[in-house]
Amino acid sequence: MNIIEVKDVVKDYSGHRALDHVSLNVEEGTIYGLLGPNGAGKTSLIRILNQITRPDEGEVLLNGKPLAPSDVMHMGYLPEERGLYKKMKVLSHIVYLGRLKGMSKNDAHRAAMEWLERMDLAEWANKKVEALSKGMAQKVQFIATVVHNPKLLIFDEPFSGFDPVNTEQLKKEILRLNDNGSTILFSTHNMASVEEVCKEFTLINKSRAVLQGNVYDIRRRFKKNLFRVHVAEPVLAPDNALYSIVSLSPRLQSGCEATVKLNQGVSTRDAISNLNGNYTLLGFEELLPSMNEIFIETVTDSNEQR
Ligand SMILES: Nc1ncnc2c1ncn2[C@@H]1O[C@H](COP(=O)(O)OP(=O)(O)OP(=O)(O)O)[C@@H](O)[C@H]1O
Repeated sequence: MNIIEVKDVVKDYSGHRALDHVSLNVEEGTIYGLLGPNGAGKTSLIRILNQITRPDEGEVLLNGKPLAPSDVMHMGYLPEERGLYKKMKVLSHIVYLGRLKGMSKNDAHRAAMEWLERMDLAEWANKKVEALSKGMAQKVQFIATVVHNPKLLIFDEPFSGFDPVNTEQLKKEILRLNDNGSTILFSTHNMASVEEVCKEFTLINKSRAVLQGNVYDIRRRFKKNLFRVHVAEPVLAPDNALYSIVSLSPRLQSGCEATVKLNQGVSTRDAISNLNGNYTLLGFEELLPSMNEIFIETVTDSNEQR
């Protein structure tokens, strides 16, 4: 069942069409990525989902029904522009925002403390927000978004401003929230995170949805027939009837490792059996394109077509 259905949505801002007949479905229980270059329209869509603005055309359904004001109580929204009250203490701030989402004081306090501990911020609970570093403040805002344990979480650029260690921590928490039953939709420029955590995605370019579907299926659809081959022998024969060598791994301790492109019509089975006949084959692995490569290829193609 779809928790969100975006149907043919159009959003205009004084002469600029930010969303041009965009449709997408987010299945309940999934992690969904919203991708696109700067200015593509991601935040415009997220703001419609959060009822900060309305579509000019089309509609958005939540659990099969048109969005209603009370729905925001069951959502958690991390906006792109972060904002906390600097003079408030960290714990009081999270409790205050949890209470606004209908939590009792005790529940909000307990959940806030659990989260602060999990995010390594417990010792900051009674410090003022203004004393936090930028990354710590971002973590606090993340906690404030999830503290009421909403069924639907919408994050706009959740990884922006985080160092690699905190990015990993955040990814882990997003996966844990999803395991515990929350559906998650987030916009990001971090393509590695899309490969690691998203099941499905929509790529928006210049206000239109230009690519959408399952991450793994789309990576397979864009595959270029590239394989990594590792043999024990010091050299691999250059281009032949089976493959052409795309690149060789430099300074390998033992053997030879190369990225090869199989020739048209050559099956994986043929390639493996031929390599096995001529070499001590240590490794043979298909290389799927990264989401980064797919993003660049799709955006470039779509810009050329318009
Ligand atoms: N309130 C507004 N008034 C006028 N134009 C707007 C408004 N909000 C967004 N836009 C315009 O709509 C377009 C889409 O903006 P949006 O913020 O949705 O993009 P985005 O995909 O989230 O970009 P980024 O990755 O840079 O955050 C941009 O050209 C932006 O300038």
